[in-house]
Amino acid sequence: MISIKNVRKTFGKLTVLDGIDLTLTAGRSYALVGPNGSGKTTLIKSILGMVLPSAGDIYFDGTSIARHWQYREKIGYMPQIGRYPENMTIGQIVDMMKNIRTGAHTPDEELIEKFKLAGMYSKRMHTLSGGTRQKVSAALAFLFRPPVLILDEPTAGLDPVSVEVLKEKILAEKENGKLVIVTSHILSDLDELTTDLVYLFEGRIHFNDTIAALKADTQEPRLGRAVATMIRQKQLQEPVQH
Ligand SMILES: Nc1ncnc2c1ncn2[C@@H]1O[C@H](COP(=O)(O)OP(=O)(O)OP(=O)(O)O)[C@@H](O)[C@H]1O
Repeated sequence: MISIKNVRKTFGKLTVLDGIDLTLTAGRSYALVGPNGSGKTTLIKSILGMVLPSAGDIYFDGTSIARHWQYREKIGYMPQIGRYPENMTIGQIVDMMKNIRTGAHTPDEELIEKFKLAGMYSKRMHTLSGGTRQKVSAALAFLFRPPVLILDEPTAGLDPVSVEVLKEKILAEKENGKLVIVTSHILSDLDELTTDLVYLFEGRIHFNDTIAALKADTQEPRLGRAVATMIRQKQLQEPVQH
């Protein structure tokens, strides 16, 4: 469904993505993991067309995404930090999105209901707590029933009940056959949500296989420990600062 071919991205002298080859398939859910600054968000933004690769190509359903923007309608994106017109209210933003996206599907308002956002429709974005802003981002990502969900640190800043609500929603959509890509530093969450692990380190992919295979290889039943063992085996630790 999404095919990434030899993608490089440099910002000035800094190489952030260094020859990424990756195929992401519908019906699977991918944990995108790596240390801070390893290029996860840059890779996600490249898939979304928000960052232009310095070299390489990205294909969505077989068509290069360069200069073809239609594919974006098929992706629900929950950013790490949602940026919105700050003077608009939650209700205005939801309505604006519904007006822009007059697609065939009736909106999926499950998260709006479960996060009780309708009761806060008159609140302006700049007045919201970080967690409520995250809930708005999550609700918008799922609103148009997209076949692809890209979720950048989706549970960060959410209260424990809301974390469970969102995880249940992600799992339900995965069961519906959607392609889900999730970045998180909370590996126990990813253990529940994802089938595959892509491990980025210094802009390169160092592991790309099923989580079941990783657990079998490392003989660790928990994803956190399995990843730690894999990092040790591949010697991917950051150099110790003295
Ligand atoms: N627009 C930009 N201009 C310059 N450098 C950038 C830009 N965007 C990202 N970078 C740099 O690229 C590197 C990778 O950043 P990125 O946000 O992709 O990492 P990440 O793996 O998502 O990190 P984290 O786990 O902290 O979210 C970092 O060194 C970052 O400073």
